[in-house]
Amino acid sequence: TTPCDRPAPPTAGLSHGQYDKWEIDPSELVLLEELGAGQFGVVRRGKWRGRIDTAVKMMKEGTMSEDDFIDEAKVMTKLQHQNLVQLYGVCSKHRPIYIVTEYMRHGSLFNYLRRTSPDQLGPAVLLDMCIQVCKGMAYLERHNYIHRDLAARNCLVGDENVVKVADFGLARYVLDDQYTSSGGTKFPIKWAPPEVLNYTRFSSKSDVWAFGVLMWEVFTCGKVPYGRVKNSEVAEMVQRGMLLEKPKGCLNEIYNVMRLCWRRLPEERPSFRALKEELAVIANSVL
Ligand SMILES: CS(=O)(=O)c1ccc(C(=O)Nc2cccc(-c3cn4ccnc4c(Nc4ccc(C(=O)N5CCOCC5)cc4)n3)c2)cc1
Repeated sequence: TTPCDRPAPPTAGLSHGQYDKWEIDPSELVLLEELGAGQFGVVRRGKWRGRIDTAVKMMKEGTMSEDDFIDEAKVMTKLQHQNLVQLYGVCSKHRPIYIVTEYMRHGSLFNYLRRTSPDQLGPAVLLDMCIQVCKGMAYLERHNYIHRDLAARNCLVGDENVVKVADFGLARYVLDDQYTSSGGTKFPIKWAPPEVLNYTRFSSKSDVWAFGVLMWEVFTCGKVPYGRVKNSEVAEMVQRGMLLEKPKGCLNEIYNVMRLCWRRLPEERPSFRALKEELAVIANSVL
């Protein structure tokens, strides 16, 4: 502290202005068309500082534990990889708070797979999409960061079939216990391994299980896993060791990788690092 008889140095207090690094000044954000609505409320496209395309999640009040999330945002802005949707920052000085991320022009991978004609999505393209998701997840694994809701709906597509993982770690801040508890109607049962169904024990190896289901979503061009079977039934089947069938036209080598991800014991599943190597070998040899 500056002794009271000496004026403060001229730079005091200017280093951050009134905004921390991960805090975005809403006056620098112009909100544009609505992109859709998610778990938390409306998502709109935005222009930041006049030129940067962004997606802005406007968090409906009461849907998320905001203070905990704002704390975590500092960490999330540091997670940077070409296959992760970059968190630019948050507007947390007003309500609802805004989560501002890089913009992905083609929307969710799930919708993209269902909307794009199969001849544009040959096996080489589908495998490359899985490899991109795997690279993003291997980066999170290296940083001991668990996604908790990896699925094609939570991956986004940019130009030239670029695919990035979105909303990593966000599930921890959802307040709706229909979503957070494994008995809830909105819990992603069809992407959950036995240890999550029974003990909600999340790990990078439970993300690997979900990645196997995401691979199945990709190679079926956006089918819903287990079709119209009810969540409670699926939990039963998964406990009994029943697995998703090989997608039509999917190479055995690729289906075998999905089955590695669905090993009952988490420690028997490969890491994302190992999966990345395995998928690269398949991409170079059979395709
Ligand atoms: C796992 S979780 O934490 O419960 C959770 C997961 C997801 C969400 C959530 O809000 N998701 C959500 C909902 C809507 C849009 C987003 C969303 C988020 N994004 C982040 C970066 N880019 C996007 C984006 N881009 C889109 C979306 C749709 C279109 C579109 O209209 N198209 C039609 C014409 O062809 C091109 C595509 C275009 C770009 N949409 C994200 C909220 C919470």
